[in-house]
Amino acid sequence: MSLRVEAARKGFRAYGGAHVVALDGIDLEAADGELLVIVGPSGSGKSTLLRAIAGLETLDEGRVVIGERDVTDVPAARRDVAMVFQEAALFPHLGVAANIGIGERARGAKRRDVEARVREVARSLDVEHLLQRMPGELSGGERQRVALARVMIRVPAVCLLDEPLASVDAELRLRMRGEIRAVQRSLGVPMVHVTHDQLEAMAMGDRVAVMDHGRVLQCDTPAALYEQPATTAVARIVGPLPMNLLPAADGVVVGVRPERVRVGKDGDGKRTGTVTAVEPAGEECLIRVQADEELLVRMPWGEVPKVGEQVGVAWRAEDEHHFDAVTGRRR
Ligand SMILES: Nc1ncnc2c1ncn2[C@@H]1O[C@H](COP(=O)(O)OP(=O)(O)OP(=O)(O)O)[C@@H](O)[C@H]1O
Repeated sequence: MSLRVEAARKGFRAYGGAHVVALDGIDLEAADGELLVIVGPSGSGKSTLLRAIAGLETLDEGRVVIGERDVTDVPAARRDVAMVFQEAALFPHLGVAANIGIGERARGAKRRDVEARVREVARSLDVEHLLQRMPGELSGGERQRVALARVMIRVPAVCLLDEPLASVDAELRLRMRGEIRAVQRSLGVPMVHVTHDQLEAMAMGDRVAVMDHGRVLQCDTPAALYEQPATTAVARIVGPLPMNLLPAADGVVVGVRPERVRVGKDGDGKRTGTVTAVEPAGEECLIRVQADEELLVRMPWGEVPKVGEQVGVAWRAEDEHHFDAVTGRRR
């Protein structure tokens, strides 16, 4: 069943009386089996959107539609939406197996069927060896996987994840991304995953919606977001590094990705400047070059100039993005 959010608006009356617009007219759709990732800076409205889909927040305007059913006024418990939060909330007095199976048991499934299903989903999320433990005996990442297993034990109409990997270390994160993808494919339901880690968004999403200030700036495939960012804001948010944005003539801002800038000897290039910083970044190096504006460049270690050196910076014409200096929109 597909998920649609139409013209969703939500404001909050904050402490002291100020009005905060959390959702400012959101239109989004996630198809069956699609993983839609929502990415955006802190306070952009990601959690509010997820909570509105789940029914934990009422919309001021707009609709939430699951399949053909308008669920805007349906309470959370009757929406058939499964949600995993940032902090996995497990029942502390129940063992891991019981935590995973509790929903199925509550729905009246037979004990034996539930046990088999618990083992199956625990195996796919690599928590089978933890089934006899209590939640207090688990690490943060293990707790998170148990919480995922609890959601994924049945097939909900929609599955929502709110930064479920936030407290997980880098290596496990990488593995869990793959596991979430695999389980999600097998469930075949729309999944909406919120993160502020745009690399994770690009790695996991079939499509990625970039949010800022309660709006969706662009919603597209990871490749399209990288190659054709619709605005300067998207160009800064999406990609391994923020895009360099350089004011040019005729009200144009030229964008060029740090990984596409080449550095040569003085005079060799579109601009010349002085190297102001060299920062190691794993296999590669980030350098800052002060030309008319500061440029960020990612380059291999072997070719790195020294701080204070004069260099030329250049890029291919096809790696240039053009934006309107006033509206920030792609030209
Ligand atoms: N209950 C509330 N009362 C008042 N303002 C709220 C409430 N919940 C959210 N907001 C405000 O709405 C805006 C959107 O918040 P939201 O939590 O959806 O952002 P977010 O993108 O999920 O942020 P983060 O990445 O930090 O979790 C923020 O300005 C926030 O301060």
